[in-house]
Amino acid sequence: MSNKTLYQKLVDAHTVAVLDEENVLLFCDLHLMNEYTSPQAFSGLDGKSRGVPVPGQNVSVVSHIIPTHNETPRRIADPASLLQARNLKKNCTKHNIPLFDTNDVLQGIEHVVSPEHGMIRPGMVVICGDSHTTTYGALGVLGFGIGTSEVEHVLATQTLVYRMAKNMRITIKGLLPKGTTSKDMILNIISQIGAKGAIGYVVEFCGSAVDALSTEARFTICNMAVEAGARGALIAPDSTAVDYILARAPDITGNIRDSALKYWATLHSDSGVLFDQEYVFNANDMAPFVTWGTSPDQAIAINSHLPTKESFKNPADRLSLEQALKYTKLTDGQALEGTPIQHVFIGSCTNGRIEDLREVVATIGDRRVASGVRAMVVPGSGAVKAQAEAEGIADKLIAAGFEWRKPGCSMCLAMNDDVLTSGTRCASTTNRNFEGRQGRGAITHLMSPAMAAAAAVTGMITDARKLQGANHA
Ligand SMILES: CC(C)[C@H](C(=O)O)[C@@H](O)C(=O)O
Ligand code: SF4
Repeated sequence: MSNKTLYQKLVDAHTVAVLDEENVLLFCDLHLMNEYTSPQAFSGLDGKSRGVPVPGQNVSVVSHIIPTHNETPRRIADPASLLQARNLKKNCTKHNIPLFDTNDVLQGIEHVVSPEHGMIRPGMVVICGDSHTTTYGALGVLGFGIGTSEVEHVLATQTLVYRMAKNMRITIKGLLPKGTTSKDMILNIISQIGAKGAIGYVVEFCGSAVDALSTEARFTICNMAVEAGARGALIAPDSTAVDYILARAPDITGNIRDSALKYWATLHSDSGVLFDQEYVFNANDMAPFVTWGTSPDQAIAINSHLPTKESFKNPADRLSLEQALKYTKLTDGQALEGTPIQHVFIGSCTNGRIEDLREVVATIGDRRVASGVRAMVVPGSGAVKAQAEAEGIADKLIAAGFEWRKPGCSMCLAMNDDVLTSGTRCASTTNRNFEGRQGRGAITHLMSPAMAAAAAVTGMITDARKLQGANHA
């Protein structure tokens, strides 16, 4: 038997038929859907009078368009968004597909809801009409986003025509220094390999710095791998991942547990296997990272300076620097630290989990949101919200002047009413900083929850480690 990467093992285990040299027909264990990318797929099915043969292997979550204000019940005011939510409900009811609906207490962002209920297990193929499906790689799962026409194909057959990707391995040696998180790690990596650096690849992350991370911190890394263009992200499941699953999947007991553990132990790249591309980083050198531009790879360590025009030899690179800085209203060569912000957004499928919120509270200590700053916390799911309330996190945030809101994608992409006005500068725990992402003309700085918390209480981009050090003193 030849040596295989984890990626090859997962593809082989799900290949129903080899179609040609590049494509296979892949069986999908779980298909997630949202209100945004599913309507045409259901219409397509209806038009062909087709059904959904295995509805139980599909799950839907209202994620993107949902309002996050604190009214109960939640009402979607925008007619187009309301129609999307209603259509999702109608289609799921018709086809017996489980749905986390608008007023379900467990509703949230699809990528936060599904793992927390034990639906995502090592060795699975999980797909969704959403690019951040790569998140599940943190549990040794091949997760990736698909287009609407593919959503229809999966609904009808539970399979997908899949073009094989290449294998990349990113090893992160050492250990993250105190006050530096997995968000900083992935921003650092993307800044080095580029926003196109992983196009065509499934990236396996490994090394001592990854081993030391919690599952939630690993989700953040795999979530953002797509911002480097990756078609998937993987971390071989270890005891951290197994403990995470077993705590959330009460059905895995007895013989099933034994055989699951045995199978999961095979889910790693074989020693000596060759990757098409390899990178090695050292976490010891990493620091909190913040984006300065309009692409996730335009990021620097908080204690360094923006690149200068002269540092780019290539005219195209120089032009993209100039264009980004024109939009973000910054100057080349300047420091980011001390830049005033008017808004803070803490949430999203990248950093809207309970550990993220704990980090926010630990960073702010007894401080209050700075005057003139609006700071919103939008938990990733109803379960995260309930837990944060039970732990007293919500009360602390509210007392400090943060808005404590209901779950959803919210200002990560501003598809609901959480939209920034032009010129507003936002410290955000999300994953994309494209022009207009959080509102036309709004400026996004991607960073970790601790860094966003530090920005909230100081009113400017601040090295969170300075605050954390003071809290511990
Ligand atoms: C709306 C959806 C298709 C989109 C995605 O695919 O990622 C969104 O979730 C995003 O983060 O931009
Ligand atoms: S939280 Fe943001 S990145 Fe995640 S699914 Fe929603 S819009 Fe996409």
